[in-house]
Amino acid sequence: MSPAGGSAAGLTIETQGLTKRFGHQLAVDNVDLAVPQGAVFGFLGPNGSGKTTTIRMLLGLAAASAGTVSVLGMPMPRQLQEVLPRVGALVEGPAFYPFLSGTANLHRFDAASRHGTPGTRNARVAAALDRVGLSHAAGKRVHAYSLGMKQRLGIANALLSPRELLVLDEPTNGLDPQGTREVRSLVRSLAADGATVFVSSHLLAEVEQICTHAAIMSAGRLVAQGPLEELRRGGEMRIRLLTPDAGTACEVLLRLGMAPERAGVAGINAAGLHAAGSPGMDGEVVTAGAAAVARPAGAAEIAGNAQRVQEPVLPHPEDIVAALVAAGVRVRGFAVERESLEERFVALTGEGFDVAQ
Ligand SMILES: Nc1ncnc2c1ncn2[C@@H]1O[C@H](COP(=O)(O)OP(=O)(O)OP(=O)(O)O)[C@@H](O)[C@H]1O
Repeated sequence: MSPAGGSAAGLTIETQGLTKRFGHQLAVDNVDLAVPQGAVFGFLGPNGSGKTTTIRMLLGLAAASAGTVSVLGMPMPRQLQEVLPRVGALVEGPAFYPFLSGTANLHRFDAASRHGTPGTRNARVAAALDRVGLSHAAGKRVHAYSLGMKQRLGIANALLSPRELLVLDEPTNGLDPQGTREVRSLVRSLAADGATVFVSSHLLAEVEQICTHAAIMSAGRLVAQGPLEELRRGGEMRIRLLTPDAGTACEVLLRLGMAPERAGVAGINAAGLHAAGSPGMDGEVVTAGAAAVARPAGAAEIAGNAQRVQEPVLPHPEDIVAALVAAGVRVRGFAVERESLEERFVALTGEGFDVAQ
């Protein structure tokens, strides 16, 4: 039997070959998403990479050109009527009436929903406002709300009835640092209540702060997905070497099966490697990544066309240094580094991420 609210595989959202074309443009290209039940799933990608279009297809707001969508174990949009009452969504922000209070706005939304029982509306609206920390401003007109408060009111609207899945499209977009903090902490607490949260963002730092899992979109394609820890571990290991014998060093590193690159002249001071200028300590910086091989089957979270998480294989650092010294390379500085999540994402998407907090 399937677990409540998910597929047999414990997935709250599952897509296969999901594709959306606008004319000749492939906005979403053969995407296989796998969102585990209970995850806070960050849907990460630069602007225009296809996040909103994917979300619209998940919610039945746009028709797919090809592929399948399953939400809470049910096919979408075929079972839209059963699925939507169990899903709270914040997509493109609901339009509030500015001269009505927060309470009055939620009353209108609740009344418009076919699923809200009128007799319990007052209690439902009050509970939703309380849940997002807006009880104190419940009677205030929305035009006097800050952006963060409006965003929280949008989330309250998504919470008018108990939800198993929350889908939030860029919930902190346009918010000031205080509003951003408020919304992030709200997202965390919603997940702590047991809902699966699917949240899109173009901010890597945001996803790192609130998410347990992430998927990365680039130009309509899903380029990686999995638990954040696995995505982090997938970062390539590399060494950084300072030596005046860069040519010989590169030959040695190549013989060890590594891929050396000469990264310029540098020196060492108290702060570590930096611009050249310390007599006797200058040299050239050589970096070298390890040859990457696929993990053993089952060890990594793999889904469909997502790029396989790579397990880097680096020779032992002491063996690298020994080989260098044996070949007469003067080793003036040596470090082992792991590619950061940000570098990895940039490598996967070919684009920089906005790293603002
Ligand atoms: N209705 C539409 N008609 C034509 N093209 C569209 C339409 N909606 C989206 N697109 C295009 O599809 C691509 C993906 O857009 P989408 O809004 O899904 O990206 P996104 O990752 O959500 O970006 P953003 O963070 O800027 O919203 C873009 O090139 C966009 O211009």
